[in-house]
Amino acid sequence: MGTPTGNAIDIVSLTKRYGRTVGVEDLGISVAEGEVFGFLGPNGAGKTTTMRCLVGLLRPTEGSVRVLGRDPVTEHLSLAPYLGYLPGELRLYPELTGRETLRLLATLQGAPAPRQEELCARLELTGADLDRTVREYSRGMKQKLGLVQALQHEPELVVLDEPTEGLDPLVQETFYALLAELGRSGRTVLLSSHVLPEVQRTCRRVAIVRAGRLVTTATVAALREARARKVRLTFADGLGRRPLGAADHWSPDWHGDQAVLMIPPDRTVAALRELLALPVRDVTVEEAGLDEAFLDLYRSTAPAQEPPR
Ligand SMILES: Nc1ncnc2c1ncn2[C@@H]1O[C@H](COP(=O)(O)OP(=O)(O)OP(=O)(O)O)[C@@H](O)[C@H]1O
Repeated sequence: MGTPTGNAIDIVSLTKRYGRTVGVEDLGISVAEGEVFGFLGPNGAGKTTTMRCLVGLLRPTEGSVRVLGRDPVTEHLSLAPYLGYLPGELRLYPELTGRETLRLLATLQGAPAPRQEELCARLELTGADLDRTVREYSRGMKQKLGLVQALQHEPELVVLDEPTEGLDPLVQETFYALLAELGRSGRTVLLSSHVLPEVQRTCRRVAIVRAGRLVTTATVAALREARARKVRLTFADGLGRRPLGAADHWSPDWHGDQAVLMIPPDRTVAALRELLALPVRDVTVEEAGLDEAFLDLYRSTAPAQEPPR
């Protein structure tokens, strides 16, 4: 379904308030068709609120949301066949069997469910499981059912709110494979998560929100590159802690003859030039991990600038 902007999602100045509580404020995010896009932020940041606006379950207080070129609230029915949604808290009818649940949700999606059987098999929901009532399901089984319904009708856009919650590691691997296939087949995916390696592995670009506001939108690679370098120097003269000249500005952490410094990327080369004039026996330079990058963004109080791409 080609859209005029080429974007599957266009969120412009979105504000959603719940009475006096702010869910999100002045949020702007665009996701291109065919992107697998990560949505990150601490608890209460506004991820679920945004996703519920995208699937038409919440009406924006201000601003606009377009999904596959349509308004998800007023064009909900015509959008349903093209949209897959896994809510963070899946509410199912406990008295229905798994099979009846999938059938009901396919009816609401207004589309055939050509992938239902294959997805159940891959996520290890057996025929016997599908004949049991949802009341008897474990948390992981409910989550698998949620994933099957979100993907069973081959939607153009899939919105997944913390999709791996409750899944065991083997099923998580199957989920990652499914996600990679969706990306290769040109589908668009918006995925919220607290699991940073999950995002690093599956998404090229991410948006980070905090307290209802956008902190940054960036590629995973740029977030990493913008982070400090971890420089580890080993001296061999048994002197231990010593002055490091200008590099003392980076507050070295000393362990015997070893100093560890976190240096911003644009200062690393100059700092190394000076440091390597000292009697250094060994040096290693590492990129700070993505998890360190995210923790930093989570913690900092001022909204960060978009790092260079
Ligand atoms: N139905 C509601 N009524 C009132 N306030 C709400 C409601 N839903 C969410 N909020 C508030 O909106 C803010 C954003 O919540 P939201 O659930 O969107 O965050 P989130 O990023 O999905 O968090 P989490 O990672 O914990 O799931 C929070 O302050 C929350 O308390």
